[in-house]
Amino acid sequence: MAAQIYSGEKYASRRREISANLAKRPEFHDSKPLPFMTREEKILESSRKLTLISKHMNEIIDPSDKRELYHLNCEVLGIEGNPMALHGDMFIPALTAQASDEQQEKWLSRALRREIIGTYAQTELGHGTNLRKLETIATYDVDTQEFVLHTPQITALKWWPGNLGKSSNYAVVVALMIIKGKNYGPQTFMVPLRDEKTHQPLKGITIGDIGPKLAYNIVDNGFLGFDHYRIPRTNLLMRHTRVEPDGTFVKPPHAKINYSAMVHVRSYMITGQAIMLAYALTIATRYSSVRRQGQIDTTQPEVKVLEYQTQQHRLFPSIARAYAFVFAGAETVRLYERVLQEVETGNVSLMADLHALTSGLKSVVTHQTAQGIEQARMACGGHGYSQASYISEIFGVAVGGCTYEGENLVMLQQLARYLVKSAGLVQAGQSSKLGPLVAYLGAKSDSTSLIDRTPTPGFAEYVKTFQHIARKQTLKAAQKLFGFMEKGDTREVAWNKSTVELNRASRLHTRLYIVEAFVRRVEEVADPRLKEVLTDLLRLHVNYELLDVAAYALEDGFLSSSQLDYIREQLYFYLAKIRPNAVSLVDSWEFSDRELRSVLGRRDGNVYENLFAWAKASPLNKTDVLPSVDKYLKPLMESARASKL
Ligand SMILES: CCCCCCCCCCCCCCCCC/C=C/C(=O)SCCNC(=O)CCNC(=O)[C@H](O)C(C)(C)COP(=O)(O)OP(=O)(O)OC[C@H]1O[C@@H](n2cnc3c(N)ncnc32)[C@H](O)[C@@H]1OP(=O)(O)O
Ligand SMILES: Cc1cc2nc3c(=O)[nH]c(=O)nc-3n(C[C@H](O)[C@H](O)[C@H](O)COP(=O)(O)OP(=O)(O)OC[C@H]3O[C@@H](n4cnc5c(N)ncnc54)[C@H](O)[C@@H]3O)c2cc1C
Repeated sequence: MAAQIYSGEKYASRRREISANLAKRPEFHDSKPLPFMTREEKILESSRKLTLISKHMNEIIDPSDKRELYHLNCEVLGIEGNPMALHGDMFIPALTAQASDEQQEKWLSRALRREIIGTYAQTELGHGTNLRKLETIATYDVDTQEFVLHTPQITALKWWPGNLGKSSNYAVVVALMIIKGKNYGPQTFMVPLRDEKTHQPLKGITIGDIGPKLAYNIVDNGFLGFDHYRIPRTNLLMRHTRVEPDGTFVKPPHAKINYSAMVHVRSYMITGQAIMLAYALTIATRYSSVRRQGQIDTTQPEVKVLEYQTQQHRLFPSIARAYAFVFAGAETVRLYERVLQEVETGNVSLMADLHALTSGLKSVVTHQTAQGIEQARMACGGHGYSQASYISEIFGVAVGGCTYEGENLVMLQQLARYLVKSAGLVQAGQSSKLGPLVAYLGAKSDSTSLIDRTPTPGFAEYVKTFQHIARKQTLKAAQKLFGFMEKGDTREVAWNKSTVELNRASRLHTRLYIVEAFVRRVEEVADPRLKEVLTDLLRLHVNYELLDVAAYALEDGFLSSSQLDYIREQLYFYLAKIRPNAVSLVDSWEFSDRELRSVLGRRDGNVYENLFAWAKASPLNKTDVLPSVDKYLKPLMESARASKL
């Protein structure tokens, strides 16, 4: 099963080898539980381990393999980030996609050797979403052939870039490019920030950390201001866009090619989110198979809480989602890599499809992941609330994905633009022009679903029902938009009056895609034992998801209320059928205890012994009497006693 999850036996077994290698190297392990450390201690600890990784990486992994590096980082550094997180996640991808060969020779090679540390500085105090209104300006000075970076007011300060605050000495900075008074929109520049020897900020740079956050606190998200700071013309990233010495602007082959680092993260983060969801579910499912509370048969001992249908309903649909997301994530990464290669040859035709797909997936997957993690936490009762479970940290890190790389409700609208265009083609009788991801919009719906009438409920009927729902909502939302425009609203005003419905269409389209990706993967599985278990999980998935969106199919009679009952019964059937495999389904992700960092979710299942040992190790228990008691509580009680006398 691990080979299914990790798209092949080769990587699944490499993960095992890497974990086994690390198990023998205590210097790579957390020196104490992360929840017992201050932020400063965590950053120090993470930097220590990062240095070890840099020194010994070649002995443990093939550093050119992204997946091996990712696993090494998960084991050693963990999810709370590290001082070079953005270096790998965005700085290197931005240089790879946007720097010219000559620039790559100069900077990318140094970045890969870790001679310099970089980040991606785009968001500002006043603007994150609306990139066209960023306020940092890069004005071209023809005389000196330099760009002058400037922060004209406080809202123009860069704000949020990860590892900008304290760690990075370079950044890919996004600024509005002005040449001879003309605004050429957001462009990307390679900018030195700190002296390479002293790490002191360079003259003209104001820089620092933005303070603690909900989670992800090992990362020093930062602020950055420029005071008429000069960089050479050749620091504009020039793989696709160019500015000649005389200020002539050479347009890129696609207007949004500069957004590639964001598309990179959106493509990869689907897998990252699936893994975080699987972390939380591993912890909650293992714990639920140890925790006994209450009885189902009063003549029998207390049961494991995993026997309760409510607990199964709380956890198993999310287990199915984690599988669905990791399968969809693998497809997305393949598409991204293909588009990256095609862009190299000047073919930008798939950029819009990739952008639409990743915008929708990023939004739906992060939202459902956060919901699933929070349910996993609650499924652990009181112990889920303790940091010993580590689920609160997993939630805090994962939920950040709802905001970063484009706020979810905004990114759903990007997909909606694509869907509306497609709906326009359908309306104009040009369905043959629809791309493969939206071809179903042009198909004709059956009048009712046959979900309960096919002898062995196959997935085709479910897919058809999801298609019906997504098609109906897309055409309806587009119609609403067109209707407002026909009545005289501008497109922007009409759009704003239709966005709740448009975003619903985007979610339904994306959920259909996820179901289809799950079906595609299960169809490929050759081993009959695995196929059976994955088919059960897929059946649970389609029934749970369909029930969640059934209102759309009920309102036009596509589904009847008796079909709804059928779907519910199928759901309950598969909850019970999956129960014996539940622990194996989470164990198949093969997370080591070191990677999980959860006292509650350890493989040995010795929950109570482990919790007691953890509590005793808490910093507060180092002494029996805290200074706060000596200083305040004892005098308080003493004065209360004295006043009584
Ligand atoms: C297999 C490997 C195993 C390992 C895997 C595991 C890896 C896990 C890794 C996980 C990594 C996690 C990293 C965490 C780090 C977090 C760091 C966070 C960083 C950041 O947040 S960086 C800042 C991100 N900021 C944003 O995302 C801003 C959001 N805003 C925008 O993107 C844009 O402003 C916009 C898209 C909303 C609007 O842009 P704009 O105004 O310019 O455009 P319009 O709305 O007018 O649209 C015009 C047309 O352009 C198209 N468009 C827009 N963007 C793109 C694009 N990127 N590509 C193609 N086309 C694009 C629109 O669709 C419009 O087209 P139309 O035809 O006119 O409709
Ligand atoms: C953990 C974390 C790490 C980050 N790392 C980086 C980084 O490394 N580099 C970097 O540059 N940035 C980074 N960011 C910033 C991040 O990319 C932005 O916060 C994000 O893009 C959202 O933009 P915003 O904060 O301006 O939100 P806003 O756009 O101000 O959103 C506020 C609200 O307004 C709504 N809204 C905004 N515009 C519209 C619209 N057009 N239509 C409808 N509703 C709208 C949103 O839906 C939301 O409800 C990070 C953020 C986080 C949380």
